[in-house]
Amino acid sequence: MAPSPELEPHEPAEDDVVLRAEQVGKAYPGTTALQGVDFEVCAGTVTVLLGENGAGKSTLMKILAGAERPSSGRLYLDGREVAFDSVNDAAALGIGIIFQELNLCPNLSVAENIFLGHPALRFGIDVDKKRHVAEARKLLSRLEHDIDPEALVGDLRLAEQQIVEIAKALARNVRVLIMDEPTSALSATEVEILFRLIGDLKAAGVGIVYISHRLDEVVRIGDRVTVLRDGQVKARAEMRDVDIPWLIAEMVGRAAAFEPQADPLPLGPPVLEIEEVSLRNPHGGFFVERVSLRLRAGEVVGLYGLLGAGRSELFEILIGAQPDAVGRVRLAGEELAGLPIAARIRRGLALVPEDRQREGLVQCLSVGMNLTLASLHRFLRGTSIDPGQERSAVTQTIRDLLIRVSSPLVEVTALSGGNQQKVVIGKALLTQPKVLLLDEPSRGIDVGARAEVFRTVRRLARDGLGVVFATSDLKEVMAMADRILVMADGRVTGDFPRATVTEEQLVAAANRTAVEARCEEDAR
Ligand SMILES: Nc1ncnc2c1ncn2[C@@H]1O[C@H](COP(=O)(O)OP(=O)(O)OP(=O)(O)O)[C@@H](O)[C@H]1O
Repeated sequence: MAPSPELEPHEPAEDDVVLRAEQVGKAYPGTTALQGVDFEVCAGTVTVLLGENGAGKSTLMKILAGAERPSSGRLYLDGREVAFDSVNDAAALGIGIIFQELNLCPNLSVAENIFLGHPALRFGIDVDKKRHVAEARKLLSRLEHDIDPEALVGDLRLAEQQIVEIAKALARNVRVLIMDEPTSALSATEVEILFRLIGDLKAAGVGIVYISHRLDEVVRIGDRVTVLRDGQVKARAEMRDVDIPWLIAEMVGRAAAFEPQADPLPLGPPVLEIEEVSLRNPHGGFFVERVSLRLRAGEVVGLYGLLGAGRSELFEILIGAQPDAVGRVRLAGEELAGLPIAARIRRGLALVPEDRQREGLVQCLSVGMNLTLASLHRFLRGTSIDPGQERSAVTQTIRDLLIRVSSPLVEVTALSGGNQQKVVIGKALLTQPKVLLLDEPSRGIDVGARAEVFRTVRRLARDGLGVVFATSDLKEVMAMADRILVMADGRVTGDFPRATVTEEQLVAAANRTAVEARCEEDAR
């Protein structure tokens, strides 16, 4: 992996302030998301915005980028008061935003998405298609990616969509670029590429706002930091003057909560047996090639790998969403071949998908209804649902996972991104699974919530749950798994007990190619 350049600390002068929010407030029905917030973005500076899930970060950014109107307060651009009616208004003045929940049109091509809103692209017809495809290719190669500009966005994986969002922001000549969780779906290599790009943008004088729950990233990339708590500014600092424990304490008001896993417990019988599972890529090669795994009750296996390693596809095969897959899968001794998704869930398999917006939530339903959607059969009394039981299960889950919501009746779309992720996890847990598959479970959730989710998983593992969680976060897999399986190019390239493995071994295995893995296998 290429080392990322150390970013020069930037000392902005007073008149470097490009965009400023003064005493900004935002009230939603039943929630005050922001109150009296002062915030500024300076040219050539990365300002990190931190806060727990629901602290108000995305709301503040939406206001700066014209996606929401403030209930109170003022915005100034170059010292002049401005009011934005839409994202297009703000974009015309050089303010770009990469939303946390990606904002692409799945039925348009990559190039069309990148240039959406440009005058040449009207009524869905791109009158300057050739040029846009060429320019999109150039932008994507700046991001060191060879995504086909003519591919449909709906066919791309989440990480690729995130790259397209970044390219889309770059296609406009931005003076301020707001990045809300830009790396949540990216692999370590892609994070390095993004950081190099941020270095270039800074050098060109772009003011950057960077939101992330990955604290090791923010201390590297940030020049300044503002911490929000409960919709108000809790602290401001130069990044070089602070460290991660300080940031956590300011965010959550208590010490760090990322507890490494204690010694593994005695394990029970196998609950999930995967034998020689494969899924061909119709364009050649494999998405998943001859993967085998034996998971025992009480075991927590981390599945580590880079983007495109085949982890999400493996989960899709297990849950029954890839009918063309071959191989054998047994759940608690029972063969799953030919069973549809719903039948697998009923037998005790649960999946928390990577893309919560598309696959994890029903947007128009309440938090409570989303939580029990997959487990309604548990609350059946005769032919109708017992509302008391359903309500108490919902309340308990909201409490256990620290979901920040005023009532279970609130629509799930009104929750902050991290809290939506917790709803998806809660929904899976309420099915009382024997095996829980988690695809990037801590995507978008804050340090406290992350620890809470893993604590809950651990507690359930003590009662016999088997867990496989996919992650591209080395620290997370090292801290949380009993055993670590590494995938690369669709194959398992390493199987290590957590107690003895090193980060270097994991990175080496994640970078091994399928060909190398096959040669090693033949040599054995
Ligand atoms: N459209 C909306 N309607 C009602 N409430 C909302 C809406 N959008 C946000 N909120 C509420 O405003 C508060 C702040 O949410 P916001 O999304 O800004 O948090 P955040 O700090 O970005 O969190 P996360 O880290 O989880 O993304 C939350 O309590 C959220 O439920």
